[in-house]
Amino acid sequence: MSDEERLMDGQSNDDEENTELSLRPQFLNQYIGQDKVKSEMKVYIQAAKQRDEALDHVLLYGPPGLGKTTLAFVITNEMQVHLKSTSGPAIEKAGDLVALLSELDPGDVLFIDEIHRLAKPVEEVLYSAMEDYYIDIVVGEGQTTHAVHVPLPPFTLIGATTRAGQLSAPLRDRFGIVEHMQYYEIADLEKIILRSSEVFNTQINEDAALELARRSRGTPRIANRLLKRVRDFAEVKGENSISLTTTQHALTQLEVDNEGLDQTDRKLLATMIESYSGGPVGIKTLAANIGEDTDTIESVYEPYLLQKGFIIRTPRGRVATDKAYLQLGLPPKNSN
Ligand SMILES: Nc1ncnc2c1ncn2[C@@H]1O[C@H](COP(=O)(O)OP(=O)(O)OP(=O)(O)O)[C@@H](O)[C@H]1O
Ligand SMILES: [Mg+2]
Repeated sequence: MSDEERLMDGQSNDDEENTELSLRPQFLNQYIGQDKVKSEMKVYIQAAKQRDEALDHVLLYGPPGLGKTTLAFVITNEMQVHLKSTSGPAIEKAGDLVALLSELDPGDVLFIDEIHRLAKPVEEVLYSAMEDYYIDIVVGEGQTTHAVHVPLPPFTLIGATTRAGQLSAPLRDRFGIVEHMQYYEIADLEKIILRSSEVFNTQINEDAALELARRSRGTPRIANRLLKRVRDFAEVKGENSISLTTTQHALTQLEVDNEGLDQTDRKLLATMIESYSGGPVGIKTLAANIGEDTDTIESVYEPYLLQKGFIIRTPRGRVATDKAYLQLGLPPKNSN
């Protein structure tokens, strides 16, 4: 995968982890956008605090880079508890889960990122832990095998996933609170960009911030990433404050178009149009054609193209809309 592709895929890279710490809002009132999620969480948090109970388990799902991890930390701060963080693939066996859970104080949060990737035996142990705060595990081998009943402190599981559809029904049903993270409004992205530029100690003109917001694919992580690249261009030019012209120039260099589509988005649309006359075409066929895996297309690329109306889903596959033809500078064929 080239750098340009990675620039827009919303997934984080190691390089970003450090700056993300300072960019991350700490409390709900600093968390920009996602108004529905925020106002619901505010109520649940306040109610749990008033009852002096652990917050119900929370499932956060949506495309990468929309602030799921950030929100898990914000919820923890608002509840005034501690957070222990892990990920689905990191928990190899039931014993690992027991170790994690037994370190928690009452009310603490266990955050499991990529929760759709939990091993089945681990997931099954999680059921009783979530529902009744205990775990039964089998220890020893052969003759000495015996079951141990481990009571747990009341805790909150926060699970995050880009693939809610891959969660089993029994696991999904054990989350009392399920929140779907949405792509951000341009105005919210603009606020995020202005806030981040303060953190970076950089000035950006208002029209430049708006342009960046428009082209950030509705995703804060991408907004922050593009801001850093645009800042490089501005610094090399010797600008005190990032200008609109520099922003446009930088984004053109980075092959991010006026709708925030990147090379992969455009390749996907072009393949649908040029090789399958606009569709319908199946997701697997598309994936094979552009050399991406089906999962990435479904969780990273497609949601944005659907939301922006470049493609639609039909029972027979994906279809490119007139808007897609126009975006690629082609005469529209459909009448949809
Ligand atoms: N509401 C927000 N306000 C300000 N900044 C935000 C907001 N949401 C996310 N960010 C910023 O966007 C970046 C990505 O957020 P985060 O890591 O929480 O996304 P994520 O949904 O967990 O992504 P992934 O699915 O890849 O784990 C962070 O740098 C964070 O500071
Ligand atoms: Mg995350």
